[in-house]
Amino acid sequence: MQDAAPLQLHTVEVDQPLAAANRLLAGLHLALAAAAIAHRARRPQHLTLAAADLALLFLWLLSQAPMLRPVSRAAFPGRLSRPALPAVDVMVVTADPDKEPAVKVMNTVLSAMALDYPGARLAVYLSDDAGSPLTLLAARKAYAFATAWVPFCRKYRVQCPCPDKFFSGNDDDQIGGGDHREYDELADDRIRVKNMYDRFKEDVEEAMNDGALSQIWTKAARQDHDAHVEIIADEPGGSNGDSGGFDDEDAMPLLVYVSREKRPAWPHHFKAGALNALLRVSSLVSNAPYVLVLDCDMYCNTRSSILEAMCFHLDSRGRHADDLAFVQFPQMFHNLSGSDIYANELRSIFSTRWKGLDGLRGPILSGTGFCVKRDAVYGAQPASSQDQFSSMEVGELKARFGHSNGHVASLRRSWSTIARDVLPEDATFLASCAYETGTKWGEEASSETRIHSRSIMPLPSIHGHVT
Ligand SMILES: O=c1ccn([C@@H]2O[C@H](COP(=O)(O)OP(=O)(O)O[C@H]3O[C@H](CO)[C@@H](O)[C@H](O)[C@H]3O)[C@@H](O)[C@H]2O)c(=O)[nH]1
Ligand SMILES: [Mn+2]
Repeated sequence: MQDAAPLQLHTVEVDQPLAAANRLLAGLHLALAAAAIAHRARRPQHLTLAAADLALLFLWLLSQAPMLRPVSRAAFPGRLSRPALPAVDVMVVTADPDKEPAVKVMNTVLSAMALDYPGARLAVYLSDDAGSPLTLLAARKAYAFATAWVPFCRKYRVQCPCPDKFFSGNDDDQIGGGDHREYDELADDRIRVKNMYDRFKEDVEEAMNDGALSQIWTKAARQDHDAHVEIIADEPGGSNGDSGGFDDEDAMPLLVYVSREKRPAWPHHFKAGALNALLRVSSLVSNAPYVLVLDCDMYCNTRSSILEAMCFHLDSRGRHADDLAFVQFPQMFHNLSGSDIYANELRSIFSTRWKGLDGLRGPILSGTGFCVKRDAVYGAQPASSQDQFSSMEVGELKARFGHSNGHVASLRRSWSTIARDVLPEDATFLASCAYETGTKWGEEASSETRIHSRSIMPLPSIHGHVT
């Protein structure tokens, strides 16, 4: 018997009225500008002005492509086969606990841990460029709270996985498709988990004001510290939850704290450097084929974010299947001034231009809120993925990716192996300043690499900024 055709996981439609309006406006602009230039060109004393107008018209023409074919997309996460979902590593980067308060950063971490995804296939990595003991402490406390928050979100199908947002909102808007008979139980559970969240917040805020912590962690130490990698567990030295096998839906997602080595004499390449270190460290631990990147002040505002991204990555129909490198979520911002006179909301980017680019070859990587194929970041050609590295000599792989045997093995092994609770020896070596020296990191493999594949932008408002 023939297999049934794969289900359609997403649709894409050209926004015809918007496209027609944009084209009409572009035609009008072009006609008027051409008339003005022709008028000036007829007068010798206006020739310089005509040349200037021509240059401006050329620049305007270059900016028109994203206006001509805006598209809208819809994803159908309910059609995904959950047992077949690939592993995903979420990477959250933070750099300064004074400017990026630990409670907010942990809300981002918690929102990622509570995403609707099989727990055993989800790992969250927190990069702390300041190497702050406060952030590490907050991460441990966040993990302890997550052991209540994550099951709560799963049980009641909470829509927004960010606890701060959830507890400040209205339950009716926040609980998705739940059984109303559960409401009494929900009310009790909500109070219990809310109390835990309040305690967690108080503890972290108390630590933020703790003079002893700021004494051991000076300004100089932020730029000059060893690498520290820690798999956060329930209790010091304990194992990180009982995953009970690769396919376990109910396992706790992994939480890994990474503070890469910093030395004043070594350029650290800011966020890109932090992401490169996370890519390497995560390759030893969970090595997921897909990576979701979040700035520390962003949270996922719906639990289905990764599932929605997977509707594009895994759709085997059409041309997306192999050559799609990343899915870029639009951003939404909170706490803006009423009139937003400085356009911080970036509406022209996320609501207009990225939609138009999506109708061409895809939007530009926006630095955060994107779900990318790990292979694409490593510089593998589309569709070749694992085979490409398996057939390469070890020496060649080391010249390109550095001298960690564990990392080189991760490039060649099947994606399905997850060593969840043991920190491999190489981890701190991979997070050291000198690791990239003499390798192709930053050229052919890195978060700064140009990715030679398509991208798409799915639904509006998947992620929000908390500022
Ligand atoms: O040395 C550094 C510097 C920054 N960061 C982190 O990188 C993120 C972005 O840095 P930030 O200073 O907040 O940059 P913004 O100007 O706010 O962010 C804009 O520029 C970034 C470019 O990387 C994009 O990711 C964002 O989407 C875009 O809003 C934050 O989580 C930082 O904690 C590090 O991890 N290490
Ligand atoms: Mn920012």
